[in-house]
Amino acid sequence: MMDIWDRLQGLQAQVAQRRIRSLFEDGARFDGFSARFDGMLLDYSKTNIDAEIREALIALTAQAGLAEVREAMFTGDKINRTEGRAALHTALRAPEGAVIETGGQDVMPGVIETRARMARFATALRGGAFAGQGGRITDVVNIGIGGSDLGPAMAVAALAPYHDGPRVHFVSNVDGAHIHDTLAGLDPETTVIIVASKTFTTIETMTNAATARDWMAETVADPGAQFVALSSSTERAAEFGIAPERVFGFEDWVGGRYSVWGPIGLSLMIAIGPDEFARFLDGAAAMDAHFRTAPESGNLPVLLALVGIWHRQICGYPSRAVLPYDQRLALLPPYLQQLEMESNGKRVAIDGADLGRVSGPIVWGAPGTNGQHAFYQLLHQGTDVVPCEFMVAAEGHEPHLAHHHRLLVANCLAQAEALMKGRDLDSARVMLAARGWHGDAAEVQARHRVFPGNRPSVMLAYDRLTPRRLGQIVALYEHRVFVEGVVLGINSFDQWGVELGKEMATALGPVLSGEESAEGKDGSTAGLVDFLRR
Ligand SMILES: O=P(O)(O)OC[C@H]1O[C@](O)(CO)[C@@H](O)[C@@H]1O
Repeated sequence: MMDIWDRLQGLQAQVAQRRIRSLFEDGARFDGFSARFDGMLLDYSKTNIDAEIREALIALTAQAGLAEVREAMFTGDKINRTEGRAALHTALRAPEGAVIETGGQDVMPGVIETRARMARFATALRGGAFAGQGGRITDVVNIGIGGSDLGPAMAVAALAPYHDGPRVHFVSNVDGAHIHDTLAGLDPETTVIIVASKTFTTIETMTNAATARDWMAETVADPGAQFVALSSSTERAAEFGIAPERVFGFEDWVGGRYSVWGPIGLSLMIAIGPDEFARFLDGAAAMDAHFRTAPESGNLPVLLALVGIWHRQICGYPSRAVLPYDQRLALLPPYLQQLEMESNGKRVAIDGADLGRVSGPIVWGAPGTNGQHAFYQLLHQGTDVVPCEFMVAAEGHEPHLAHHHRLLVANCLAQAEALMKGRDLDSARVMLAARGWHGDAAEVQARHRVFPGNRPSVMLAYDRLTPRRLGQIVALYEHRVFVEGVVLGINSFDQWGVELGKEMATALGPVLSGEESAEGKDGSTAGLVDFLRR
């Protein structure tokens, strides 16, 4: 029997010249190639995937044993084999009463207890019962990086209409400019610093945390009393001087980029309150249940993953653009960059063998309509095809600005339509002739106005960006990455590729300070050290 990958490659060759637009001659195309869940709709009809291709893609998931690996993940098997850990972020949003075991132990009592402690602390801080040495807390600064920053920062920005707590700020970069500029406007006596680090060893976070402590110590008698730690290493948090009642721990089965649902989400909980945070978790839990039980053909994470596999591994498109027409999702593209590229940017399969095909795509993007006035030129007329993932809400949170929202939605739909339909040379000629252009000059001008079209996109539409919907969207993407990883045979839960640069940075510190010579460094690095030191 023919290998499914080969079959898909053959199908791709057959349809390579087909216009996506022609698929709509079938009036049922939209209904047949879109799927709904709760208040969400995933439309993938503007891709070149047809029923035969979809069936072959679904066969890939069966071949990879998706159903079994999915159950293994949800039930606490140590599927992160290179680190010997489970991947149980789904437990962090599981409802009370659930029983989820790993290593023979039910993790849920601990999860529920920590959730309740977080809620008590957030309520006290928001209500003033927990105060700073200068009174009620006005500002909270989350110091973390990667998964200890991107998730909460993205969610806090996304849910701005639900904020009714103190102002929340995020510091991630070791560049002193970041902490300097953030602390500049704050009052140490009414500020809480959250040190968010799974390992509590990350050099950027530890450096920023020490700087924040020094800043606070200049005016506050007991700076430690206004520090909170979120970490898997409660011992290291204690060594830093943070009292146990303000340390919120989590287990090593929560990967950094999957951690917003637990203690790492404390800044979000402080911003929107425990009730709305619970809705955020409920949304994700609903997506978990959908992912676990819905048949492949209507399963949003599976479908989104299969579209991704089709475009990256079969069609060979190197990147994927995430284009939320939702300003409050401005931080979703960087969040997804970590989620997808740290998870599936790998060259070996789970057993250490060469992957044998290309790894996950480069993920990038920015909100529309801004991107339209910047990089969409390349999306429409560049020589690379970039599959686009649009997102848009039916309504915003500003009913008095409904005309803005209509324009936003119109632009989103129009871009997807334009990418698919394009404009041929004849249409460009006719358009120019109507504007009075004729002859050779018109011909040259016409060529510049041709849009090849046939550029695929998917659209994720939803009713409104509520905490519940955001939870669903983020969980949808988490599971999409998981499915892509399973189909590719990748361990999506480790990140060894971040190690080498960290080691070299540590070794370069003393070279830059002059304590050690640059001997042994390559000529370029040595030359740069010399230039930067002068
Ligand atoms: O939460 P920590 O342990 O400070 O790690 C921060 C980030 O650093 C990484 O380990 C990559 O360097 C990420 O996976 C992680 O989210």
